Amino acid sequence: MIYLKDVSYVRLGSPDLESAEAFATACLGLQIAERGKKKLYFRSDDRAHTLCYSEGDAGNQTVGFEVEDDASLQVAASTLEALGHAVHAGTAEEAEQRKVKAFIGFYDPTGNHIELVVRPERSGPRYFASRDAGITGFSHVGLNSTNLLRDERFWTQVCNARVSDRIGDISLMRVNAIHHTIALLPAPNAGIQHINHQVGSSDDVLRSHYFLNEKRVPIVFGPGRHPTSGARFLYFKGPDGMVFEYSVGVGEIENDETHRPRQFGFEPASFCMWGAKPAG
Ligand SMILES: O=C/C=C/C(C(=O)O)=C(/O)C(=O)O
Ligand SMILES: [Fe+2]
Repeated sequence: MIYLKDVSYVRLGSPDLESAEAFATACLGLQIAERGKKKLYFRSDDRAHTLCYSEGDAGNQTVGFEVEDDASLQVAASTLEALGHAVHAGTAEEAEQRKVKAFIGFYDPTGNHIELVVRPERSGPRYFASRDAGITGFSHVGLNSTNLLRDERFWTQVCNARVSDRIGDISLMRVNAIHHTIALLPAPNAGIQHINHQVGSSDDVLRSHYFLNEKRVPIVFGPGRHPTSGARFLYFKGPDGMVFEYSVGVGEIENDETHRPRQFGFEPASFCMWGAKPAG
């Protein structure tokens, strides 16, 4: 079993780092942590970085998850290899680029590039962004899935994810007390479907709605409220078509042992209880 503790970071390729930096700082509200060689590191909480843009193809997308220690990483590597996944053992230089002690990389059954990391760095000074979006931290990712049932099995049976809720066969899965850290959404190919940052209050969600509209950032869904986690949300489009979400109030699962996934119908009201509809 692979024991995921939390999501750690997202790495995105972008052919235009200048636009990516402008969006991440002036629109999304992240703090630039470091400018590397053709790399930009951003903070959203007390971690040294939670998002890294590198110059390159926008199809290069990676999600990093934290595991407990080196022993857990070894178990993860052998578990994946036994199942036929090619596993890349990160070099010291690659680990340094990710600000982690060690990591491995592999592809999930859909083909999403995943990294498992040990000891991601924290940062002493607190996160302080130039735009006050009210971000309290990087919280979850939506992952494309070409086969929801197969991929739910991978994340819950090979890894320790537990299903909190389902909308049709879409699954919202937790790896700790937070309602979900991974959402699996149907898509024809691999990719990150959205990147979530939590904000402090509903005011922050609504304030950003006006702010982003003014900046001509395409709003793709919301403001609204998910009946699943209870979160108030806003989804909008960033560079290279990547969708970002702000949300507040994602609930926690009180009793991990006794919680049974709730089944919601695959219908608009299951995505937003206020009646918001996705754009387009
Ligand atoms: O697809 C439904 C989305 C649900 C939630 C939620 O319950 O908070 C998300 O954040 C999400 O997966 O985007
Ligand atoms: Fe989300």
